[in-house]
Amino acid sequence: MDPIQLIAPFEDQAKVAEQACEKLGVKIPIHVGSMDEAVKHAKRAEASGVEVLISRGTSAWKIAQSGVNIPLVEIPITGYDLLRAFMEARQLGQKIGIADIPDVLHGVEALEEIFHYPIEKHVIESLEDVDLAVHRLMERDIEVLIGKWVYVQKLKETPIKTVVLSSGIESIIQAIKEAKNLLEVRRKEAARSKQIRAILDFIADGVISVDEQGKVSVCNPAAEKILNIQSTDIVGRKIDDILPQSRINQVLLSGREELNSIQEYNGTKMIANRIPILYGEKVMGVVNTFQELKKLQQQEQEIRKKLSHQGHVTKYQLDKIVGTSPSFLGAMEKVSNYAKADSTILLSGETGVGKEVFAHMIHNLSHRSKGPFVAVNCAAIPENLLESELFGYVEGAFTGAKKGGKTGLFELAHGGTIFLDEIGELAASLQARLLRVLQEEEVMRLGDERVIPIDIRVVTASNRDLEEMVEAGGFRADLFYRINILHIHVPALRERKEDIPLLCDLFLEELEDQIHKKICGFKQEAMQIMQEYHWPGNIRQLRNVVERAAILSADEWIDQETVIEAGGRAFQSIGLTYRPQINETSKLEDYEIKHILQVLEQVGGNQTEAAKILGIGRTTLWRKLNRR
Ligand SMILES: Nc1ncnc2c1ncn2[C@@H]1O[C@H](COP(=O)(O)OP(=O)(O)OP(=O)(O)O)[C@@H](O)[C@H]1O
Repeated sequence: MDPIQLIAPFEDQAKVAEQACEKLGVKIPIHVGSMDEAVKHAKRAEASGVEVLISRGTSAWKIAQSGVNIPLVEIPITGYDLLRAFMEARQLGQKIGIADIPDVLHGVEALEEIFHYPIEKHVIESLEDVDLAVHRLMERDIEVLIGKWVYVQKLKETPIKTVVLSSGIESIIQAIKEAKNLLEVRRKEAARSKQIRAILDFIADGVISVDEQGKVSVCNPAAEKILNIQSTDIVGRKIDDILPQSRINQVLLSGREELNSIQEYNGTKMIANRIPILYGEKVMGVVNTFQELKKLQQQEQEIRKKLSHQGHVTKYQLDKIVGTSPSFLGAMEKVSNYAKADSTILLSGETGVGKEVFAHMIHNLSHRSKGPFVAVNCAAIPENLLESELFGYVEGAFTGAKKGGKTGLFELAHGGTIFLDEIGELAASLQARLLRVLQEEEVMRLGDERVIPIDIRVVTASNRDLEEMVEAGGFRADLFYRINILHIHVPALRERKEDIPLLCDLFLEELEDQIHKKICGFKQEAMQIMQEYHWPGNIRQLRNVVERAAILSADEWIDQETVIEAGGRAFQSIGLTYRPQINETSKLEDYEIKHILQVLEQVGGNQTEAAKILGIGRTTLWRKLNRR
């Protein structure tokens, strides 16, 4: 289908139009028809999808009034056209009259001035005036009438001569060019509005916009769904009659945007933005976008979940946590009981006993195990940094704040567990903020006014006596009660020495790949020293000693000497006081060992000296000591 068509009121005009097309090198279908005939052509063109029509004069008027909804370019009457008609009319008679629309008659005035030649004029305001106009001009005894083709037809039976005011080729060329521009602009506009429509149709946000009178101009499918309304029911109606609580009218009046405001509709909470459309100072309308709060929270949760897979996950496997001592098993029982609940848990115990390991276990055994696990050591991060790490911030919150802001660790833990280690080290100001987070279950980023609801389980740990700190005024009592709803004491290693062999085996196994060496275990005497030691650094210290001993050991079985060397000075005194159990049934061997020990005592534990006195080598001395 040709997108542009031309309707000429009479044959001659159609011929000129053909010449114009030829000159421009374009192909435009040309129909001939005046007035009602022209309207028929226009309607047919509309039905077949024509995008721009070109017509002229009264036919163009008729088409415009007929309700045909295609843009129409009118072929103008130019000064040349008027001049041509005037010159022709002068050949035909003296008294010339013209009837046309005001614009054309302005041109006639210019002609009169240039040629000092009066012309009878009659203004035509509407099509109904045509008969009257012709009649009036006849009353003025004109000899020649210049007029549109339809007027001229009316004088066919009279002695008055006529000249048809037609458009010349240049006017038609001008109209064709204009039609082509219009087509291009309209196509671009159609593509743009299709794009905008697609955005509006597929965007998850509800969008309602109003014009400067507060009448709804757009209501997208998401808005229909969220508000349970039909756009056809509301477009064109005043927003205040439909959503009086929306504050759109207020923004229309003030011209000031309102962002992230919470609004309720039919019991559903929504986050809304209302943005005025400004043209200079004038408010031309308002765009209101909104989202259901619940959906927004779900999306945030999804994002947080994704982030949680980028590092905030538990690192301990449950089978790598060992212990069979009653005190360890007692604490473990509490872990499995408490994990199911959602209450805060305080883990107490000396440094290195495995509090963090317990926190991981609590998370893994809870219904939050698929969510993130975020561990924060409150003592390791300076106070001012800790605040922004925990709560996050918005762009520009302080000098040096990252562009785009930063998500806080509380937010990152949403749907999971946050482990606050060394909670006793938390500064007073942060203790207050933490208490608020626990009570309100929401956080506010630094520099922001927006409250972000969070769903987290808080597990804290401390190796300091928090109760004592509360009494001394170093820790808030209300916070202490809030974090101490459930309490698990992780026993010190010296209280569960029977777990040491198990732990040593586990660590040796873990170390194998790291040190590229196969170590089978500890000789009995070596293990006895390990169990005799009081382990102030607990499991962390034990792990370090095992690692050192494994590296130092020349044998597959770690002996007592190596353990003493690995343990350092504290272990040497144990080595000295160590007495192998003497088996009552053994005889010569028992005496031998007794004698060796006596000599060792005399020389203050110096094994080389003792070996010299006994007349044996150092290795033999150790073999005898390590013999069962
Ligand atoms: N039951 C266990 N089985 C195996 N390894 C353990 C166990 N408990 C603790 N560990 C190991 O001991 C080391 C110290 O544990 P963790 O860091 O949890 O101690 P902590 O009590 O949190 O210490 P701190 O108070 O200094 O933060 C870790 O390497 C951990 O893997």
